[in-house]
Amino acid sequence: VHNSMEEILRKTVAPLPSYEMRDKPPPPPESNSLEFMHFYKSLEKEQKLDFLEKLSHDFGVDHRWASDLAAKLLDTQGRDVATILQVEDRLRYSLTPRYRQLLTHISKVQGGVKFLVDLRADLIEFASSKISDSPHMRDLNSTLKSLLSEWFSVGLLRLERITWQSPCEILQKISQYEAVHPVRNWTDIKCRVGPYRRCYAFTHASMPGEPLVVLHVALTEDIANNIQGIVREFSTLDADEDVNKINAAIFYSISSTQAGLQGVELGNYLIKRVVRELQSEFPHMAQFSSLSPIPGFSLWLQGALGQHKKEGRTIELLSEQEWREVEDVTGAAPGAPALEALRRLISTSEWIRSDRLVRTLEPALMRLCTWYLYGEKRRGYALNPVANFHLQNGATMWRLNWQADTSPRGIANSCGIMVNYRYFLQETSTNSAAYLQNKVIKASEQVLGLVSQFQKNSKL
Ligand SMILES: CC(C)(COP(=O)(O)OP(=O)(O)O)[C@@H](O)C(=O)NCCC(N)=O
Repeated sequence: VHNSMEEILRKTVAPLPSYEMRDKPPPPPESNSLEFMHFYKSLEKEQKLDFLEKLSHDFGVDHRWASDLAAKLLDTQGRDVATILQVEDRLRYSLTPRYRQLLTHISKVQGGVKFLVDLRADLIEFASSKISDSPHMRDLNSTLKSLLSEWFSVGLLRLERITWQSPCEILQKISQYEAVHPVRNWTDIKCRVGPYRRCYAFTHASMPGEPLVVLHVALTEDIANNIQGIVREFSTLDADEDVNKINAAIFYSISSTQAGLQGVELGNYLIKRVVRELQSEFPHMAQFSSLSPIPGFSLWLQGALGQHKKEGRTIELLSEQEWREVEDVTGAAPGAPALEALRRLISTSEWIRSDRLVRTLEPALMRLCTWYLYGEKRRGYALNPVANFHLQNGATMWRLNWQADTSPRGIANSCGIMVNYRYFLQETSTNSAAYLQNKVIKASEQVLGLVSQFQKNSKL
């Protein structure tokens, strides 16, 4: 296979035309692209890795050529600006990886864009599983990502509303792709596209019938604080919508379907596009918010409890009073490890069945969950991926909701707590810039209050 890999690459990855010929390259036979695609699809996963490493390493930038031109550019400093621009343009051209043309040619053949989206999904998989982190592969990934970002820019995407009248194959795909609140049966999906609901997707002409990212919206009187009322409510199945009952749009699920389009920010664009769509349908609508899960909170809490036990700093997580109440309710003998009792309760979700425990734990868990969302960071950004996504979009961390998701999954993942990331339309661009550049999280009074309560506790 190896020599045929070399053969295929030499044959299908045409050399970069000379600078003079750069705008008039003879188009290679379409068969080159088709042969490349066919060959790649025929490879096993590990052969694909090998093939892409060869492609990225041997058919990338001609480093020698680029460095010669960089030296030449240094020599022209002080010359007239026209000469400098000329040499800069030559240098810019010399930094074009040889394989870039192949990618643009492939995008022009039938199914070529989808092929490249899936190829990037392979690159992302290889990079994330640390199988290969060669700089050449990173270069190939970023070249491909920048091409995909151009081809999938908002202006070229089509907004589709999915309704009960949409083709079965689309409804079936929407059901399959739903990653946040799984669709169990036809009644479920009928509810999600029925009255007081909207379901939108972006599609692209190069991938017909394929929803690229899907957003589910609930139309409510005010900002929802509970998910069961949205995904388990069937009373509205055949009702007509009463506009007077619609003041808010709740984004309760969003999923991108193409791994290869990661980083192209389709979800952010879809939310903003849907807001505009809803404003034109409901001109009086002024409240736009997510109702988001908090995946990872329970795990983080277990870790924090374990950590504090080791360092004997349990007081920071619960106040004296709260620990005493936990001891009372769990029957843990005074001084005995109430912390162990609490850890077991959290990991088995048993506490949810005892009203007394629910009441006892509410202030502590709400405070800890707020700190997990607002205070826990990764490289300065919110540790929780859903928080990071909405904060990048410029949303405000607006309200935590107790007992918002009482499903077993909701209790196990985040002790039943959910959060509203609110989109104040005039503020999103400012908030987004502040977050991305200075890692500042825009939060409401409720959130900041809970954060300062947590911080007071940990200063004890
Ligand atoms: C949340 C999503 C839709 C964001 O996608 P997108 O806007 O394209 O961001 P990115 O992948 O371009 O960084 C995506 O990360 C996703 O599908 N996540 C899994 C489901 C979820 N909602 O957490």
